[in-house]
Amino acid sequence: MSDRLPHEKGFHISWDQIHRDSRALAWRLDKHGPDGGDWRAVVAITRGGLAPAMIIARELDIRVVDTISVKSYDHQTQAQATVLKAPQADIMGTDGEGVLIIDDLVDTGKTLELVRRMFPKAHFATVYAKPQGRGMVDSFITEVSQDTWIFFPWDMALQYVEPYRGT
Ligand SMILES: O=P(O)(O)OC[C@H]1O[C@H](OP(=O)(O)OP(=O)(O)O)[C@H](O)[C@@H]1O
Ligand code: HPA
Ligand SMILES: [Mg+2]
Repeated sequence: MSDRLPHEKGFHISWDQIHRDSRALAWRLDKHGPDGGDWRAVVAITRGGLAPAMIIARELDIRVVDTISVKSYDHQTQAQATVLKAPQADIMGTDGEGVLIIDDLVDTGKTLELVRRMFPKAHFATVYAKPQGRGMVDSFITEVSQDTWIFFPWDMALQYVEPYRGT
């Protein structure tokens, strides 16, 4: 039990770091499609999955890229996960087999649970994972503790900080 606010245990990720971690995820997924072959398509779970999905599609030379829009948080408050936009049916096939579905992170696993129900044979990959949602993801790069809030570079800006020995 902690009286810390979520942002007080923060894992701050730079553009460089997410680029490296997304590349590492791509290399791990290479030639792991059906029968050890290539993936047919990349689907990003927007909005957070867009940047990692772009990097992965580039690394693996996948040109078929689509999105699924799932909204589950208002800032740091979790709400019911809902699908606002589905990917193209001809890309997904009946069950998503051969498709890589990418998100920036899995936290409680609610978002992936919803998308998995729609496409049970797709491969689900995130760059970061928290323990509660780890069972929902097939591949990930870095695990952080459940009480850590991950701050992504698209939500941050460079700013002045007071020196350690303040005035
Ligand atoms: O495992 P869960 O507990 O479901 O949480 C993970 C999801 O929450 C965040 O998305 P969010 O719904 O905040 O939307 P965004 O990607 O547009 O920021 C994050 O990008 C994941 O998609
Ligand atoms: O730790 C997090 N960081 C950013 N967005 C999130 N959405 C769920 N958990 C997180
Ligand atoms: Mg998201």
